[in-house]
Amino acid sequence: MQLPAGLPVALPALTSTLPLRPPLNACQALEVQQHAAICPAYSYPFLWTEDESGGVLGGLGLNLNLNWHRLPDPVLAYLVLKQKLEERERQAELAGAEEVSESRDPGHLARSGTVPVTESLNDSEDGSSVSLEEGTHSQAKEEPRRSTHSGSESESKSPWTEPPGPGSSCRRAARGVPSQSEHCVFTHTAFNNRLGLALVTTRETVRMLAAQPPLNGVNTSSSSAQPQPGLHGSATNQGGSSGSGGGGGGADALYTAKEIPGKGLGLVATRPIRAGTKIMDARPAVMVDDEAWRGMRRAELQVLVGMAVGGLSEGLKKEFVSLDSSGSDDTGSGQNGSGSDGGGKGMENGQGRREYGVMVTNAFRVTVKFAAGGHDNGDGVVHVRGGVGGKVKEKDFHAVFPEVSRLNHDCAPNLGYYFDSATLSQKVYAVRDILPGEELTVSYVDVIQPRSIRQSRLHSGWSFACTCPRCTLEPHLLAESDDRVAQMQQLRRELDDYSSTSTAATPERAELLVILYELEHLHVRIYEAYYRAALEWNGVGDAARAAKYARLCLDKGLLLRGEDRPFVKSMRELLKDAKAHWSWRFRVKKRQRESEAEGGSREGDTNR
Ligand SMILES: C[S@@+](CC[C@H](N)C(=O)[O-])C[C@H]1O[C@@H](n2cnc3c(N)ncnc32)[C@H](O)[C@@H]1O
Repeated sequence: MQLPAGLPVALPALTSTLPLRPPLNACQALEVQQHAAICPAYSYPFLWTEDESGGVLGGLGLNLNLNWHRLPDPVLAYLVLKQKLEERERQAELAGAEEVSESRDPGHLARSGTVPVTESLNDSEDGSSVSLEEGTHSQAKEEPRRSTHSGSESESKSPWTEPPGPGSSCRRAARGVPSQSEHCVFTHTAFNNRLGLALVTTRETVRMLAAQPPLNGVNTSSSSAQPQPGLHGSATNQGGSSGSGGGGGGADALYTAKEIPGKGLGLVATRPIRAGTKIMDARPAVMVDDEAWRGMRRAELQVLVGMAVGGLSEGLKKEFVSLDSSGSDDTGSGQNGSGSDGGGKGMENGQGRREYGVMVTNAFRVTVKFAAGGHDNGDGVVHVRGGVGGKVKEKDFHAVFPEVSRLNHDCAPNLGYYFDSATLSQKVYAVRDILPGEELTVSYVDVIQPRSIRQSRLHSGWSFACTCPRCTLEPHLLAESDDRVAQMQQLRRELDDYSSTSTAATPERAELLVILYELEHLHVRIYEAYYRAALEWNGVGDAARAAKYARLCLDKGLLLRGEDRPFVKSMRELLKDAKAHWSWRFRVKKRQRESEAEGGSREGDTNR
């Protein structure tokens, strides 16, 4: 069954009143359709996000007093839920209510090759967002302009351009998207020390983006440095770029690009790197609206991507087309060689096939959160939440960060990353100590999956067979590893069941989960286990142990997800006052209530 397009990558926050996760162990036995579940045992519907193999990453539930039994169709349920949420948003706004708070979410950051992938934590994407600063509103309403300006001074200073030729840089998304809106190519020439940023999106979205701090000035360079396209993660240069936080060229570079047997180019540590070191703070070169990505015919999208790349600075253009495009089934590489004559006009040369191939192989799915006081013309999948003094919105894009693009995959990677919407940058951190000579890696797929699933995702998304240490264990060790993964999945289901019928979740089970993450060397996700352990200990009223895990969760989680996450807020609140946290003794209270109820009903039986 098809759900409406744009189904929640992140829906508006729903769980302010419910620290609940989808009790899928209850729902699975009943009826689960894609992102919506019919769970007669519960009085509210659920929507959730999934990783690419169908693992549940996070869910949203809301007691809307819907008669769920009358909504046996997930599509209908989704629409009704959405409508209810919108109503609630409007009411909250009218009441001048504070932004709806959030207790959990699926932290996701997806590399969006053929198979978009999501990493998880029960912590929704829609945390508090970048708020628009005073004085930027007028710019928010300013139309992006063509490159030839002749008007006022402010016009001539605009960094926004559209390729010439009315309509030539626009196409309509046609398939499965709500609005079939027109998407165009826009270029911000000043972005990232004038290396540029090209966007394929709607006019409305670019108007809102233009008000974002990283894009709202003419000169958006983070330093006074001159443009340095050659340092932007170029394979031939030592790592780092003008936007880099830790690589940089020269003697103190953390890494260098090298040919890695069987993998093409990769990045290799040139000196010891401590866990927690920032490796990159990379800016995107091209961002394609998720609606265009999913809804536009491929040939049309190719043309727009080709044009988008054509609008970048010469250096960045060259760098972009030199990136790997092997994840695409048709890269045009035979025809285009290094692509568009080393960075030429994608349209004229292979209709952007090469550029599109690079996009498919290297793009990450990212969520831009932005605030805008302006109107919403219903253009695209914009998730709206009530906020103070305006609407907070977010939108998904597929973004290529050339510097990050040379990182190869490993199923137990030594780096983690997250997209920082406030700076439009991909932040990459070491999740464990790394020795000189070690390859720097990230994961392209959900690593909490058995080897066969990881392999099949990698194959369908990027056409390679993974030979990482976790994938090449001796058969008996591999079986152990797969067993651990199955146990992790089971434990997560148990621990994520906050319903009153849950009996399996205990702090000991949560600590077992921590151990399993450690045994699988999944440093990149271990904060998830710490989070659950903190909640479970608090859930039985052990504030000291809860605080220990909350600290560990913050220590790792901040590196891997950033500050702007509900789980971070939740752990901070727990540390501040465990007894005031929603989870305080929640397991004990529930069990007490249950046994009281049981006792009562037994008494009733006896009396009868
Ligand atoms: C984002 S690029 C990574 C950098 C790429 N190696 C390069 O030369 O630019 C993704 C591509 O790298 C290759 N790759 C990444 N990880 C790999 C791995 N673990 N084993 C083999 N190939 C890998 C695949 O060809 C994949 O499509």
